[in-house]
Amino acid sequence: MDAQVEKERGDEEKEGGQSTSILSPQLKAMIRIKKKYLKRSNSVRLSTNSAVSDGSLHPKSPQTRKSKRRKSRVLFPNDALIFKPKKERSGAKPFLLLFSVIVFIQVYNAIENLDDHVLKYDLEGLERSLHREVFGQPEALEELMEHLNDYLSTYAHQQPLALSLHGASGVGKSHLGRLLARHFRSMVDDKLVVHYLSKHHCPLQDAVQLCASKLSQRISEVVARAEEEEQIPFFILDEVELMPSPLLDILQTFLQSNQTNEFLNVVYVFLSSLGQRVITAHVLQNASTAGAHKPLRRALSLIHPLWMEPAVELIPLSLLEREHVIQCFLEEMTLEGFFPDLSHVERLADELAYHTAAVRQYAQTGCRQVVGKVNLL
Ligand SMILES: Nc1ncnc2c1ncn2[C@@H]1O[C@H](COP(=O)(O)OP(=O)(O)OP(=O)(O)O)[C@@H](O)[C@H]1O
Repeated sequence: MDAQVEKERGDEEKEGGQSTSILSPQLKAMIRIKKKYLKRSNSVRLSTNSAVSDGSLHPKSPQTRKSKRRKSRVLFPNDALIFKPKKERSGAKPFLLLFSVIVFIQVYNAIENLDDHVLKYDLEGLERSLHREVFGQPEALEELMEHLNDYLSTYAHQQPLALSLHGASGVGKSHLGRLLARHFRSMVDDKLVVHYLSKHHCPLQDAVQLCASKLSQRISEVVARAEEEEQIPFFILDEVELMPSPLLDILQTFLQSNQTNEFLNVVYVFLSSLGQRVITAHVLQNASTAGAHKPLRRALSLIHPLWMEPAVELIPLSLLEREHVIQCFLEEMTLEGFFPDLSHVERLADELAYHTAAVRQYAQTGCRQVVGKVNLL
């Protein structure tokens, strides 16, 4: 150690040469300390670099320190026996998987079937044409389509569907019946769509029993045929207000849910002016048919128990406003080859009688007189 100090002193004297005498002892001490420090740090750097280059040491960055701390796994020597706990295989797992696959396929099939049925009857096409050709009845059409969509999306049913449409004269009941018959005839076998008009099919009041048994026979035959063809038959019965009680009795028996299967897969559409007073009063007060169902059912139940059957869905048709009558005139004039002059049509519409409620005008006979008036032009 002393020899080292002596050596350093010698060095200083060599370096300083003549200046030795000039430097103060404190300054000399500082120079000595600095040199010593530089020497040490050089030797540390050299040894670190050599360790890094031969792979025995990595430079310690904060990251390596961090990752080292994280790896706290216990390493066993290679020849040690480690008994890990055995993984238990559940026997229920494959069954659960199989079950899930079966459920998925079933649900997928059911959805496909629903789509198939709805496509088969082209209910979207029907809805489009009804909205295009029937004026002023958006609520009724919406209800009608909802019931048809629900019912026709499956083939197995607990009861038949009976849609009973009611409304005042000239609001489009027969018009709607014709459109429905035309649509379903183009979708299913023509013979499975029966369009029954009371005045035409049962004109004589004294032959009511005969009419009733004929109607019953016709329904049974068509239903049996539909069952063979795996299709749903449609019975559209117009002018139900003219049907004598025995015919309504027959219809009621076909609406029961305790019948054989084929009689449950049937759609009936009843069109009548029964209950029109209730609907007219409701529309004049509420400007809508919404909420008219309850008073309508009450009124109909007094006429015949048929309308108390759970299978029967009531659909009230609204009164037509003046603007809808104008649409009827324009349509009819175009059909008859007349130029649909709006001022002329307005004059024709003025000739009709109206109910007035708030700012609305409802035609008392709907579009009933339109054809007659256009024919006089
Ligand atoms: N809402 C409507 N949209 C388009 N046309 C209509 C509408 N209502 C009636 N019409 C037309 O008016 C005429 C008479 O209508 P429709 O025979 O359907 O009335 P209705 O409700 O059956 O009346 P009624 O109870 O007196 O027999 C038909 O030519 C029909 O095309």
